[in-house]
Amino acid sequence: MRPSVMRSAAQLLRRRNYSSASGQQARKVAILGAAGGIGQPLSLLMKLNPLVSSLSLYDIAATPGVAADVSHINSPALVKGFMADDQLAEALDGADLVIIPAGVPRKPGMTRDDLFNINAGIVKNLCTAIAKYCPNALVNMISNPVNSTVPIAAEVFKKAGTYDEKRLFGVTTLDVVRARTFYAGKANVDVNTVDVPVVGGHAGITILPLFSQATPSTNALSAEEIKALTKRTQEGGTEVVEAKAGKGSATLSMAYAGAVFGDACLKGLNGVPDIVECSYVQSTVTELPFFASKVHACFAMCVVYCSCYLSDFIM
Ligand SMILES: NC(=O)C1=CN([C@@H]2O[C@H](COP(=O)(O)OP(=O)(O)OC[C@H]3O[C@@H](n4cnc5c(N)ncnc54)[C@H](O)[C@@H]3O)[C@@H](O)[C@H]2O)C=CC1
Ligand SMILES: O=C([O-])CC(=O)C(=O)O
Repeated sequence: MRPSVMRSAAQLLRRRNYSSASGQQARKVAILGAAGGIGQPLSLLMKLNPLVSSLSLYDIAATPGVAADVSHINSPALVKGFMADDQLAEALDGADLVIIPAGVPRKPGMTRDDLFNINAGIVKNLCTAIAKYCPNALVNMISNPVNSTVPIAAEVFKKAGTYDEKRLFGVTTLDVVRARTFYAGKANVDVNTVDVPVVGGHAGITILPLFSQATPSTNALSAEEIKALTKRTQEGGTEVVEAKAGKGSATLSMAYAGAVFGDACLKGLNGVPDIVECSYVQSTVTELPFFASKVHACFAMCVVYCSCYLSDFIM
């Protein structure tokens, strides 16, 4: 074979195998609820993530079509779709990261708590399977009400004997995404430079954007304007639910936020330093057992195996 042909084949292989090209290990990611309003664009975004080598798409409906569609994108992640209950084991087997947007969304007039009865059961069943088939995976919980689905997941994992509080995350990134966007617009600063920590929970007044800690800081905003920004961030979900007028809640911005948080988890797993995201996690920051705070992705070495996880409140 001509040397130039061999060189280009090696380059192609290196591009396909991100781990050998960059020193980063590529990972298996499973998305449960992959055919839904969030699941589909989230699957697309995770397919584009170079840290994903294998993308497992699971839903109780329509997954083959979504998987076939996403699989045609010319990025390295290998895509497989799973639908029936008996395919959940294979979907989860060996997953490093499981992202859960499975469940029903709100309609106008509902609170996130109104979703509890249906989504609690869905989350319970999916987490029971996670405990069985990929007990060491990081779990990103998107399904609402996050303030309740995360504690439910924790209880399921405790019962199964697999609970590790450093591996369970309620995804509150959309609150941060909104706070950044609204702040940048009001303060007239470049949104790419903005960060706003959002702590507390993921429902109404439990969403606490800390505009006092926003960067870049600005004196240009009045107390009244900060109050209005806070209210808009807290009611961002409802703003979308009402605008969609019965056709669901935030999907595209949530898929973006889920992809940002998923990427942070994959970077954390690969030991990338200085990765910080807000997330709803088990907490000792307040008297509440779970509380969204800044969470630091750190690399922890174990005697038996190497692992790393998001941990350490740095609020
Ligand atoms: N954490 C956050 O910031 C946000 C959370 N959400 C929540 O995300 C959830 C999903 O929202 P959408 O994607 O808009 O809903 P959707 O109804 O469009 O999609 C949900 C998907 O879950 C699937 N599903 C239902 N039961 C399942 C099971 N047992 N196993 C696997 N898949 C199952 C459905 O077939 C459907 O494809 C809702 O609970 C919503 O409230 C939505 C926006 C933001
Ligand atoms: O408001 C909802 O029901 C969906 C959600 O959590 C959000 O958009 O923040």
